[in-house]
Amino acid sequence: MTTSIHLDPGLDPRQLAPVLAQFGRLHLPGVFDPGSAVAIAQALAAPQVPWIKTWRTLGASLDGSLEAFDSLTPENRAAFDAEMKAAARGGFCFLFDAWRVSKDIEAGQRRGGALEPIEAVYDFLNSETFLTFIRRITGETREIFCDAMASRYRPGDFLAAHDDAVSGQRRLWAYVLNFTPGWRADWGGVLNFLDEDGHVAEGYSPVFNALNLFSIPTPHAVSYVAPYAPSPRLSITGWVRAR
Ligand SMILES: O=C(O)CCC(=O)C(=O)O
Ligand SMILES: [Fe+2]
Repeated sequence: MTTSIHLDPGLDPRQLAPVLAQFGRLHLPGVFDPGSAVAIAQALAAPQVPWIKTWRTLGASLDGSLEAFDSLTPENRAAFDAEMKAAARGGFCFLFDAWRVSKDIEAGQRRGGALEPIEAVYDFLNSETFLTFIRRITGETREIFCDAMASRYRPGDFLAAHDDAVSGQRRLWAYVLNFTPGWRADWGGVLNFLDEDGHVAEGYSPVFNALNLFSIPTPHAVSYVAPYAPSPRLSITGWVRAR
């Protein structure tokens, strides 16, 4: 079965474009039809998702086996946590689970089955329907495409302040699609936008079936997920890029 994804037909690019132009960001709840959103959420929660752990402490960004990370000895985990604690006080650090969907698909690997709805999101994000929607709300005229990564933030996961600009990547806009039912902002995992004075200018809670879109560069961070968050924060995220 293939998942057919549709944007909410009530979304009007003519209303959204001026908001995006004014603020450089947009939060759109109810972006997909409810049936697709539920199918995507179920896929993200499925045990088949090939999550890896991705992190950055003092040095380069690193990927590793999730099983290995989750079964570190208490001594090795304590050493990792101590390194993160020292690094995250001032540096750009992060810790979360990832599946680099577009990397796999572009390399010819489609997994299908329980994961098909997630791969269908990648296809939808690169369909004329979605790219035209993006062009209409952003005014972008260049040829664009979207990459995609599934992300999962569990208690203790976070993404420190950064602005998404990476030379050579031609990232124009960042997008985040959230698929955790019933998330509460006080569990953490909030996408915070930071102003020049270091304040949180605005925070987007990962509302189920919402699209967050913002221009690059924009300083932002995902707040630390609290130990008492009862479920993981599940998203599909990436960048609208110029070819
Ligand atoms: O998950 C989010 O809300 C934002 C993720 C993000 O900023 C990133 O992956 O660069
Ligand atoms: Fe980011």
